[in-house]
Amino acid sequence: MNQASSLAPEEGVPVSVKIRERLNGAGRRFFANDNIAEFIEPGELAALLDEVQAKMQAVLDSLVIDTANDHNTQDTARRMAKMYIGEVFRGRYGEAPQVTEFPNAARLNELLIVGPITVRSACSHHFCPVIGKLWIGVMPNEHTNVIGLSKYARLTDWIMGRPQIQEEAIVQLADLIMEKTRPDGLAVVMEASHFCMSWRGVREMDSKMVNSVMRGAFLTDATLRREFLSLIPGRG
Ligand SMILES: Nc1nc2c(ncn2[C@@H]2O[C@H](COP(=O)(O)OP(=O)(O)OP(=O)(O)O)[C@@H](O)[C@H]2O)c(=O)[nH]1
Repeated sequence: MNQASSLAPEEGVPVSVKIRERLNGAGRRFFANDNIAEFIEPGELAALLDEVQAKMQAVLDSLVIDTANDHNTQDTARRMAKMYIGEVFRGRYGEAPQVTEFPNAARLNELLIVGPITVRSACSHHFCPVIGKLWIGVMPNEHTNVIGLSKYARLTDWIMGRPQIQEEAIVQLADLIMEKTRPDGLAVVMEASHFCMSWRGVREMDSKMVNSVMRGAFLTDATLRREFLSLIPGRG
């Protein structure tokens, strides 16, 4: 029996194809800013890393870079694969952070603000860095789950660790915090520099994008909204 005929049918199929088949089978979206962790089986991330490395090497070859002899770029394909899968786009491939929720025993119903939380992301269009900060305001009610302060930063990191556009990133984050804590109101303000606008393209160095999402009480109560915005220290 030759080697090819001894392989199981799925062997030799790129792992990205297997993962995509599962996603399609489940009717799940897999846009750049979607998390796909639940469709990746144990051990497959290592295979995905090898697959991406090979494709990155092909890109470097097409860029006519002599990676065989250039000591600086010899391992660049591997580094890029590790950076995308294990670091900067970890929010696509990794599980959501564990968030311990506590009952609101003291029936807290006062405004809480956390920030600035560092934003590290990349734009979906050019994969250029998006670096900034954000502030989160929560108006709890007696049924709101209390979560540890650090969890706001962990949830932010998970959402931002994907190719994003700022408008969608902030909505994804707001949806996630609403789902975890069920507050009366939620406000998120984000301010970020987009390197696709400074390093390349229009090469505008100082402009930033600021956007906000207001939910519940922050939408209906102008006084609360003003209080939140006035309490964000040193924005800009
Ligand atoms: N709305 C929005 N636009 C973004 C964001 N990040 C980057 N962009 C912009 O998205 C656009 C990218 O699409 P194109 O216009 O097709 O790209 P391009 O031809 O390389 O454009 P230039 O950047 O103008 O050279 C650029 O204008 C970026 O500045 C974001 O978070 N939100």
